[in-house]
Amino acid sequence: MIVKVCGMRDPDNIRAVEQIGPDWMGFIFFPHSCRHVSLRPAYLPERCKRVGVFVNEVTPAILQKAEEFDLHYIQLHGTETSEQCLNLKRAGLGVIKVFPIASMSDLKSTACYENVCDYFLFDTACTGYGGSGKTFDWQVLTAYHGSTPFLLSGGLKPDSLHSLKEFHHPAWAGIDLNSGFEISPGKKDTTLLNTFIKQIKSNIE
Ligand SMILES: O=C(O)c1ccccc1NCC(=O)[C@H](O)[C@H](O)COP(=O)(O)O
Repeated sequence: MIVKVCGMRDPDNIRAVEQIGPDWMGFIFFPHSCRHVSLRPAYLPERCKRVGVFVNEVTPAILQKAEEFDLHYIQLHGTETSEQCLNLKRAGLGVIKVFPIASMSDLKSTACYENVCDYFLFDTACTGYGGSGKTFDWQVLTAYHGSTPFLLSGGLKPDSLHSLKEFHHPAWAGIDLNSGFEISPGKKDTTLLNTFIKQIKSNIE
């Protein structure tokens, strides 16, 4: 089970969260997010894969951030095309395409991104682009029959453990944690994360 902690920017908090052992850490490069990171923090995680989160950004700007932050994966939250995903893959980056989900019909658009993305991320449909703190009906994902593995996202919080243990899908690869574990935007509660990640790692493969 891949555990991603998203929306990090404070160097001490990055270091403390890294010690807990998430697999991936996300940095948000969308200027309108309250978790936006503009400058490279004084410390970047070495033991987690570094994920850059973008919304409708042009490829050269993404590649520049990828170099500056030494990113492993690019997570795309906007209306990015499959061609852009392919270009990023050809540049040697892993690609995660995000799909906002409200109903089964929202899964139809995944088809043209098969084979050009390493992962999909299914997030709650909201008026913004992410970090809504709201969950969606995971039952909708029974209609996903693609072969690209996905991360489950949107409104996960400490008491989501029970629901996650009940959730099953052959392509389910991980979870994405964000506002449900925050002290303030961009800063995570390490006590809550520590307990939750330990429980997840010992209960779900
Ligand atoms: O978190 C943001 O502010 C954000 C803004 C714009 C695009 C993406 C954003 N977050 C990226 C994520 O992957 C979040 O973890 C995901 O949307 C779930 O967030 P939450 O509902 O707070 O758990």
